Amino acid sequence: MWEALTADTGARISELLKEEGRAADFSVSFDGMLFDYSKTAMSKEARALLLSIAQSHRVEERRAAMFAGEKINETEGRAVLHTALRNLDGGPVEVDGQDVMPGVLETLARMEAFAEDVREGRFTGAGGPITDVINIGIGGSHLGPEMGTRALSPYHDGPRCHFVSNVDGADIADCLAGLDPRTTLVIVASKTFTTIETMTNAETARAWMAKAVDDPAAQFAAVSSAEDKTADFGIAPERVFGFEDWVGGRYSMWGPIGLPLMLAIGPEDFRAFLKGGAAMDGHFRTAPAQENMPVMLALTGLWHSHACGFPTRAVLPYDQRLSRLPAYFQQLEMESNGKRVTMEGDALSEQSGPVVWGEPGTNGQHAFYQLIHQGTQVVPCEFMVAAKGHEPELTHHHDLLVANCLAQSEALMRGRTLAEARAQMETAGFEGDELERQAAHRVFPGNRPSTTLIYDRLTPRRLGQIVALYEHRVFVEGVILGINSFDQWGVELGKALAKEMAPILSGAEDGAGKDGSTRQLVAFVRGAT
Ligand SMILES: O=P(O)(O)OC[C@H]1O[C@H](O)[C@H](O)[C@@H](O)[C@@H]1O
Repeated sequence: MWEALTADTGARISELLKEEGRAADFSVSFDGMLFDYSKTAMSKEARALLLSIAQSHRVEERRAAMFAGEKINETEGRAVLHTALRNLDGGPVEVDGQDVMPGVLETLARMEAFAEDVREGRFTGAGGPITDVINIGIGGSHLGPEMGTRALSPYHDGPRCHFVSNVDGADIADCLAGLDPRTTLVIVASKTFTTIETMTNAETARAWMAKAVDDPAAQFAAVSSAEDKTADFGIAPERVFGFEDWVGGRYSMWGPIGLPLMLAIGPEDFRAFLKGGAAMDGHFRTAPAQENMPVMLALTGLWHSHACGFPTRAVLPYDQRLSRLPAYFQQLEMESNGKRVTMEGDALSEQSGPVVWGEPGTNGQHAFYQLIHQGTQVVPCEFMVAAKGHEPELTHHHDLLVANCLAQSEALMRGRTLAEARAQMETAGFEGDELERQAAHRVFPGNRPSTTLIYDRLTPRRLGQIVALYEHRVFVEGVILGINSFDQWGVELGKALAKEMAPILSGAEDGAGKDGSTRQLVAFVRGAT
C-alpha cells in the first residue's frame, strides 16, 4: 500500500515550503499546542493518500472500539482502557457490561488521601514525617513516573522521590546510600508483582529498612493488579493501590503507578495532568483526521518509516526536564509496535514500527547531530519545545534554547550547498585543490525532515496532553500496520532464559546443553575473582 506514496517521496522540502500557506496548512493546533509537520517532504497529494490509508484501515472504528472497552488486545483477551484513568469528568466506561469508573474514582480518591497524609506528615515513618520516597519498579512501572516526576520538578512540594529499576545492585545501593530508613517510604510498583528485578529490589529495600525500623512493612506501599501477591509480601491492604488488567504497563502512569508523581506534585497538579490527557482524548475522538494531532503525528511517522523507508526516528525535547521522555517513548512505541506478525498471526509484509531514540537538546547537538546533518542515513527528527521556561530570572537561557531548537530544524531542511561552502572557504583564504577538498566536508545535503511540537510552557496539563498525544499516535500507527500494540510477547524469551541461567552461573547446574559462546561467557564469570 506504500508504493504510491514511495513514488512521491522525492520532493524538496524547501521548495514545498515556497507554497503559500504551507506552514499553516501542514500544522495542527490544539489547546495552546502547535504540531508543525511542514518541514517534511510530504506533499498535499501524499497527505491525501495517507489520510485515505487511515480511512481504509478503519482507524475511526478501531478508536471507537478502544474507547468502548472492546477487547482489542486480542492475544491477551483484554480491553485497552488507560483512557478511563483520566476520564474524570466523562461518563461511564464499560468492560463486560460493568461501569469501571466508580472503581477508578475510588482508587484515585484513596491515592489522594494517602498522598495528602504523607505530604502533610500525618503518615509518618519510625523517625517522623516522610522525607524521601523510593519507587521500585521497572518498565511501565518505572519509566512513566520517573519521566513525569523529573518533567514537573517546578511543581514539587512533596517528599523527594527516587527511582530504582535495575536488578543491578548498583542501582539500589546508590539510592539507599544517604537515605534515612526511618523517614523513607518505599513503593513497590509492579502490575504482576512477579517481575524478578522489582521483587529482588523490594526484598533488599525491606532488609535495609529492617535494620533501623521495627516494622518495616509499615513503611511500604504497593501498586499492583495482583493484590493477593502484595499481601504475601506483607503490605497492608490500606496501602495497596490496585488497577485492572485493561491498563497496560506502558500506559499506566495515569493510575496508581503515578503515585510517586502525585506525592511529589500533589493531588491537584496530578489531576491537572490527568485532565490534560483527557483533553487530548476528547480531541482524538472528535477532530476530523486532518485536524487531529495524534492522527497527523502518526501519519507523519508512517510517511517517514514506511513511505520514505527511514528506519529510525529521533525524539528531541529541548527541555532538560524531559530528559527521560525519549526512554519513556522507547517503551511506549517500540514495545507497542515492534511486532513481526499481524493481529491474525500472519507475518508482517512490511516493516514494523521504527527504532525510536533521542536525547534532550541542546546536549544532542554536541554529540550525534553530526550524523543527523551529514550522515548517509536520514533520521526524521521530532523536536519539542516550550516557548517559555519556568525560570523568570533565566529567560536568556531559555531564549537560547528555543533559538537552537528552531535553528536545527531550519539547518536540517536548508543544508549548505557546495557553492556556499566554496565561498566560505575562499573567504577563509583557501584556494585550488585544498579549497575543493575542504569545501566538500562543509556541505550539508539539507532536505532532512523534522517536525516540531511547540507549546507555551511545560505544565502538568501540558505533560498530560503530550503523553496522551504519543499514546494515540502509537495506536493509530499500530492499527494501520495491522498489529496488536498492546501485548509484549517479545520480552518473554529473555526472561525465561535468565531464569535458566542463574543456576548455571552459580554452578548448581553445568549448562552443558548451552552453545559454545554462552558456555565461554559462563566460564569467564565463574572464573572471575
Ligand atoms: O509492572 P510489572 O508487572 O513489574 O512489569 C514491568 C515491565 O516488565 C515487562 O517485562 C514488560 O516488558 C513491561 O511491559 C512491563 O511494564
